Amino acid sequence: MSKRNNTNVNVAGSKRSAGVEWRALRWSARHPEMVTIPTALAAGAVVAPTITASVVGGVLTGLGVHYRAHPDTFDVHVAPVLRALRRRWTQDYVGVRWRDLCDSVGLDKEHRRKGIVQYPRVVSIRCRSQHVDVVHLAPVRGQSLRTFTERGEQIAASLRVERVAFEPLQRGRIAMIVQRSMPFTETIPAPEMPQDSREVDPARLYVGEDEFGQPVYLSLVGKQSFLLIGGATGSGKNSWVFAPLRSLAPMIRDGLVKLWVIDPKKLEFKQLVPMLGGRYADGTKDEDTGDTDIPPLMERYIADMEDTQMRMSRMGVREAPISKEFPLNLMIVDEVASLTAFTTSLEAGHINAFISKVVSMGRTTHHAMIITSVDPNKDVLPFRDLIPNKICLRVNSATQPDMLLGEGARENGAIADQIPATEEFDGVGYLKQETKKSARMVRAAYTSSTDVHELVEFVTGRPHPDRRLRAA
Ligand SMILES: Nc1ncnc2c1ncn2[C@@H]1O[C@H](COP(=O)(O)OP(=O)(O)OP(=O)(O)O)[C@@H](O)[C@H]1O
Repeated sequence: MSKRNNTNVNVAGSKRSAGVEWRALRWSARHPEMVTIPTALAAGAVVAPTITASVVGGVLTGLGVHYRAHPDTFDVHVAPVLRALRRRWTQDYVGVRWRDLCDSVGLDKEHRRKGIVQYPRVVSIRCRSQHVDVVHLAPVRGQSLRTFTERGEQIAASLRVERVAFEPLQRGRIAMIVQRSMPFTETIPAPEMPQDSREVDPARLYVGEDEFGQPVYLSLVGKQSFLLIGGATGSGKNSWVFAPLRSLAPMIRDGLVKLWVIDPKKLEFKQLVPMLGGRYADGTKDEDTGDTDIPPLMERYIADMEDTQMRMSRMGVREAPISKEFPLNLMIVDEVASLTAFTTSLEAGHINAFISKVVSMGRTTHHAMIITSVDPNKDVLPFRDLIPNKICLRVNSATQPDMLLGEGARENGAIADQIPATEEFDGVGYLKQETKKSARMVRAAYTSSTDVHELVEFVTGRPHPDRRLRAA
């Protein structure tokens, strides 16, 4: 029996499917641009060829000028639309090619009664960058999310892409996220340290690159003063913490930025101790009370914040520029989930209350925070929704990108659970900034131990003790 092709037709009722004219009408209603633009061009070419040629020429020239003159806005606003049109109508997702792909991986479904073959329908495509396509699909009746996830590897092989992931949408639809290629092929060197504090803008600290090859900047002032970094062990969380510190180096040296560090793992952040002026706690126990040094450091930080508030209110100011009198107090809380193990006098609730208090009150007094966590669950990070900027590095489950970056992040391409646990992907993740609509794929500049020692030496003006030890 010869089979007729159809894409996701209604299966109820008659043995016949809708007539070709109705199918054409339905297709036109779904893709009005594919009807109106060619029709207008054809009609224009017949009725007023000169005007039509001028309009087409004007549009192409305009695009060319935009492409050359404003690469940043072109790449973000125009290129994704053109790329999506190209992929939709000339490449992988166009009629016969899409059906061939579905046939080859078993996504076709035969409708016995009508004698037709049905395929999942491509509803829309977004191509934010050249590396990722987000394809919304309407599955054939009877196909579930599992039907697609089970064929992920085959689909990726057929499309010749790195990987494919799926995410359920409303009304039974499915988002197919296609990672075509990896934007980051090399390690990004550690940020240069500016020599002078006047060269540093704490609202624009260089930390790495994004999937468009553009520099990524983070702010640690005002509403943007808080950053949450989530990722599995070894995913590269530390480089996201060290990068802004190098960008802030002269301000730290000049007393305009004070660092506070809670380091329960007692590893990488210990290297910063010579430049912290005692604002460091790693869970060391007090011999008399048995309490660790972490709660007292939190209390000192809160006291500093409240003291700043008092001074500002006495001066009658609601805002004060960063200065030696009103420095930026940046607290780093490494691996927040493990802190409960170190607090005999403070329960987990107190740690969360501490962080929530700083996040809600710290912005006017320049009390900022960078928090890292391997576990993005709400019971570990109940304050996560209060934090404006979040980074999700490699994680272990498909539910975690949304937990960290907000609902809908994964269906928009943030497939952090699919980032391979290999060296080429260390420090790679998705950044969601409050000021941006969706998460971008990013990679941190890599700050090695040598770069950290260089930072400490720059700030203190003395050789780093670890280097002296190694030299001895
Ligand atoms: N931005 C980066 N670019 C290249 N490689 C990196 C980057 N960041 C980290 N790495 C590599 O990944 C390794 C693990 O990084 P890191 O210690 O920051 O991970 P982590 O997530 O903090 O792990 P843990 O939770 O165990 O502390 C580093 O030793 C380094 O080799």
